[in-house]
Amino acid sequence: MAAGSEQWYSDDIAEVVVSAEQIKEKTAELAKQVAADYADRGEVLLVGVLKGAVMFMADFARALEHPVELEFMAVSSYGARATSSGVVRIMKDLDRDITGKHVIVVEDIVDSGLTLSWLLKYLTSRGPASLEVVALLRKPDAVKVDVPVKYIGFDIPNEFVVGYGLDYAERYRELPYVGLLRPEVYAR
Ligand SMILES: O=P(O)(O)OC[C@H]1O[C@H](OP(=O)(O)OP(=O)(O)O)[C@H](O)[C@@H]1O
Ligand code: HPA
Ligand SMILES: [Mg+2]
Repeated sequence: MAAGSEQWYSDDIAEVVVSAEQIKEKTAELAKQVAADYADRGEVLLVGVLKGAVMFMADFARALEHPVELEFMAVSSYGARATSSGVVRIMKDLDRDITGKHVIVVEDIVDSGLTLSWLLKYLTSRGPASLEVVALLRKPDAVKVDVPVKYIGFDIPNEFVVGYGLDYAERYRELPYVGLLRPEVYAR
């Protein structure tokens, strides 16, 4: 029987796109790759993009066998809608200077790429020593702006997904997997 959030939401999810087990395995794999690449670079500053990246940030930081500092930014381009408005608003800025730091942006998903494209320009202007991105999910067929993402977990179909940090109107973030939302749910 389904437990916890899965029980609440089971009628709203059409199918599981990436399972909790797959997320765990991939997170360990990405962490290993990043730790190897940054082995000679000292401390890394992870910048998590709230709110969507919160689950991935927590799991990725713990899987990474390398010292990190954690920072968060909150930007919003989706609001309560299922498509990007294209307008990125800063809801919460960095708390401190990132000049000379090795920065890795942690994102849950690259969809149109608009959020990340804007964010990378913004962070570059702050003078980090290096800047890369790790994203758990990417929708290759939805990309409107090409953004250089060095570390990618899964390429997924161009459909609206929820879970593991991803929401629809602030719901479903706590699901342990990434699932396809039934289109009827948008109509409610
Ligand atoms: O590539 P894009 O089309 O720009 O979409 C990706 C962004 O959209 C979502 O954030 P959202 O604006 O929904 O805020 P949230 O993380 O608080 O849900 C997601 O978490 C990414 O940050
Ligand atoms: O497919 C998605 N689901 C939830 N939030 C999102 N933000 C961009 N794409 C998505
Ligand atoms: Mg959202």
